[in-house]
This record gives sequence, C-alpha cells and structure tokens, in this order.
Amino acid sequence: MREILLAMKNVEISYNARPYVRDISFQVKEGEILGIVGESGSGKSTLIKAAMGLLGPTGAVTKGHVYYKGENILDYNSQEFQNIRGYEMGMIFQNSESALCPVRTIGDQLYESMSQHKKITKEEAKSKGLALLDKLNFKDGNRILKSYPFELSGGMNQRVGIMMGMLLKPSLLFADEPTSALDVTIQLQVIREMMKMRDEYGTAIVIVSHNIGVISYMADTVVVMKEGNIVEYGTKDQIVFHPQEEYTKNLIEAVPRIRRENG
Ligand SMILES: Nc1ncnc2c1ncn2[C@@H]1O[C@H](COP(=O)(O)OP(=O)(O)OP(=O)(O)O)[C@@H](O)[C@H]1O
Repeated sequence: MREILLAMKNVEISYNARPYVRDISFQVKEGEILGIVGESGSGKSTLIKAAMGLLGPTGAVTKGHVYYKGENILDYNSQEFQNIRGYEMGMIFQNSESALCPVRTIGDQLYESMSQHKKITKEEAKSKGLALLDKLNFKDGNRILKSYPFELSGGMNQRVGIMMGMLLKPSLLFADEPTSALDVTIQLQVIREMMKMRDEYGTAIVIVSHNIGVISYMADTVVVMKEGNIVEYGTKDQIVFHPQEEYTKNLIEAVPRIRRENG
C-alpha cells in the first residue's frame, strides 16, 4: 500500500482574516501526480503555500487540518518547516529567478541548498548539479554554475530553479506553473525529467498548470479550483476526459493541448 504523503481535510485559508479558500479536502500518495487547475485567482498557489508553510505573515490556515506523512503540520514551528522544505518537500516556482539570490553564483547557491540538509563537499554538490543540468539539456553546466542569475536568460534560470527543486530528491515536489516560461521543446524535457523522478524514486508531485496538455500528460488525479472551492476532484480520466461540471468543460476547451493520452 502506498503511503499517503499529503492530506488536506476541510481546509480554509485566509489572508488578513478573510477566507479565500474554503473546505478543501484532497490527498496525495507516494508516487502520485496530482494536477491542480482553475482560473486565475482560484487559490491554486495558496494551496501549495499552505502545505509548505509559506503563506506569509498575512496568511493562515483558519480551519481544518493539513497532514504530511500523518503529522499535523499546522503544529510545526518555522524551524520544523525549514527542516522538511527542500529535503522532504521540494518546490519549483513559477519564476525561479526571483527565488534565486542575485549576488551569489548558481554554484554557491546549489552548495548552500544541499549542505543545509546533509554533509556534502563543494565538489560533490558540483558533480550532482552538473549531472542534473546535463539531463535538463544544459550544454555548458560548468559555466552555469559559475554564473550569477542576471547573467542567464529567463528560461535558463527557470531550468536552474527546476534543478534546485529536484536535486535533493524530495518525497513530494510542488511545481507551480514550472514550464510556462519555457520554450515548448524545453517544456517537454522538464516534464519528462519530473516523470522520470517519479518513476525512479517514487516522488509524488503536485503540479499547478494552466496547460491542460501538461496536466493530461502528467497527472494521475486532478483537483479543479474555482473561486477558492474545489468544483471537481477525481482521476485524470474522470476530470480531463469525462468532466461533469460546465466550469471544468470550459477550462479544458479553453486551452491548447500538447497531446491527449488515454482519450
Ligand atoms: N498575500 C496575499 N494577501 C492577500 N490576498 C492574497 C495573497 N495571496 C493571494 N491572495 C488572494 O487569494 C486568492 C487566491 O490567490 P492564488 O494566488 O492562490 O490564486 P491562483 O489560482 O494561484 O492564481 P494564478 O493562477 O493567477 O497564479 C486571490 O484572490 C488572491 O488575490
């Protein structure tokens, strides 16, 4: 039986004491890929931030429970969240450049991120980073590691962010619109690399994407969000290929598909 890694139960999330997201329940098992779709402002990123303890000073889970490996993480203090972020839970941001430190090289940031969680030499960190950069189709990994974020293009920084999120082989990877800033060919590479991570290491992935093609390619299960509520939740087959709600049907029709599988 695969372990349930993440579970939200009847969760409400508020900013400045006003609820924006209501009565959310879903779960993610080991090796499962959950897609979250929904129009802009429907609360997709808020769900991910709540699971990672990153709602910021104005945000809070105001009702319900969030469990990670059976532990109620709403009881965690910031140090406990710090301990699981990166190592247990990885994150790929929509805009990696803004998550990177502008005045330090990629190589230094890579080493810092890895050495926070385990004893590792700079050389080991470098060789792991180079191997993953190679898989993500960077031609000149050495140069990338010596570069500052501003010296790289937006697409390159995004792939660096993806590498950082995947490097520690977390049990659960959150990916918030990870490919929207990338060229189509690179998008496919990144998606394949995430799938490989799931297949090789049993990594569970929660992916937010506007692109139903990406969701239909990757996800096992799908949550559909509208104005802070779940309107549909089920298997990919149920949601992408046999949606019940008009809202879901419109979402699926509104965006171009990369490829439809199983349908
Ligand atoms: N820090 C914040 N303070 C106040 N309101 C916020 C904050 N962050 C998000 N919100 C509000 O919460 C709601 C959900 O936002 P969220 O970013 O989760 O939506 P989303 O579905 O991820 O949107 P998008 O697809 O545009 O990224 C929106 O109404 C947004 O304005």
